[in-house]
Amino acid sequence: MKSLPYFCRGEVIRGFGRGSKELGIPTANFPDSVVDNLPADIGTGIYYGWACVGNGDVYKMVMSIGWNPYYKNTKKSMETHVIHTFKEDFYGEILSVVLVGYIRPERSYNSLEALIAAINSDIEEAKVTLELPEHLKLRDDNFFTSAPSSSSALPPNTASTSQTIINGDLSAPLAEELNCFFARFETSQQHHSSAPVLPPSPPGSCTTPLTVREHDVGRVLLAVNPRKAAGPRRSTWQGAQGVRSPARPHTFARIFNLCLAQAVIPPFLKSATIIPVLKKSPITSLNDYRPVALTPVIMKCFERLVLQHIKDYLPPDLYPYQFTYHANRSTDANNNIMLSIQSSRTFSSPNWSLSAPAISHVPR
Ligand SMILES: Cc1cc2nc3c(=O)[nH]c(=O)nc-3n(C[C@H](O)[C@H](O)[C@H](O)COP(=O)(O)O)c2cc1C
Ligand SMILES: Nc1ncnc2c1ncn2[C@@H]1O[C@H](COP(=O)(O)OP(=O)(O)O)[C@@H](O)[C@H]1O
Repeated sequence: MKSLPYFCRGEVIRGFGRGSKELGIPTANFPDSVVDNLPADIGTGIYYGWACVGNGDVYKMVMSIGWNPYYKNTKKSMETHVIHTFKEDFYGEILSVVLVGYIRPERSYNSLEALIAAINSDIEEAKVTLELPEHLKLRDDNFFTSAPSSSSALPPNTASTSQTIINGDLSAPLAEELNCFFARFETSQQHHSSAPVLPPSPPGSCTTPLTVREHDVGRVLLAVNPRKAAGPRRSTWQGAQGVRSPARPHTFARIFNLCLAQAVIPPFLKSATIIPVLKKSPITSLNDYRPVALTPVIMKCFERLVLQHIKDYLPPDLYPYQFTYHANRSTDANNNIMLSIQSSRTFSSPNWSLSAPAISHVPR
């Protein structure tokens, strides 16, 4: 979708009143003029992004664009659920949004409960995905700081369109400018990409772009021992444990593939909880503790998937004393080898190969 991220704003109008009452998920509706202005490549479906009411704070949001097949609407709508609890309704206010990414197509569900579950899963996906650094940048975009607070601040003929005003200059359509700015690399991506240029891979190395499959993500999620200490983001992990819900592996596969495609790991996946584990007692100083970093379980699952990929590409004749990526190599085995090498050197052998018998028991 070359028009993403897509910036637009308009007055919040009334819909059918089902969002709050039937679904428990209020959705602010845009007027036709905003809906009709959507670029052709932003099709119907569910999107995530950022939203701001008037000139308030910017929050994560999910948006449904289309005909709500469950309700068989006859008119296309753009409905935004802002992921925040507001004290009161904001009909008549200006809602500014940036659509950042696409989640899924609209579907007609068999029950209201299934529709609600799908929307809640979209919300969870948006919450996590929007933490990616390049998405966080859009939250801080000038577009939001220049938001008019009410429809009366917009000229009469643009009150409900994606037009906007910068410093009173009505001819400056900031939203459009931003849309063009972010779409500027779309036509010739390979020559003008903003991504860093990587050196060519050495001959014989793996050049297949790494992606993870939903099925494998599901398998790894299921394999995690829930009794093992979890690092930060325990709640994300507990959410992921509902893997019986088919949306979970799908959601995490999407997030992992996004990270791999962009070579970015969002900071929230890299944070760790440091636990001091006693090395020896009695405790005389802090040095008697070993700091153990517990990374988020979701990150461990991701690492496991990438590790499997790396292993698939290792040559069969990998140097036997290389420990990383070798099965059955523990820290103890590593220490034994180091000690063996050290002792054979102490007995003044300049030849490292002499230490080989001492380490021949290391499993391959
Ligand atoms: C994230 C999200 C996902 C949605 N997915 C669907 C969907 O798959 N099928 C559907 O019929 N409606 C979907 N909707 C639209 C809701 O049915 C709609 O917001 C609800 O009918 C409230 O409409 P109202 O604001 O006009 O009262 C979705 C809405 C949101 C916010
Ligand atoms: N978090 C929120 N996201 C979207 N709208 C909200 C939110 N909290 C309150 N609202 C209010 O609820 C309205 C949407 O409620 P809803 O029941 O879907 O009615 P409607 O069909 O009129 O849009 C919005 O127009 C807004 O004024």
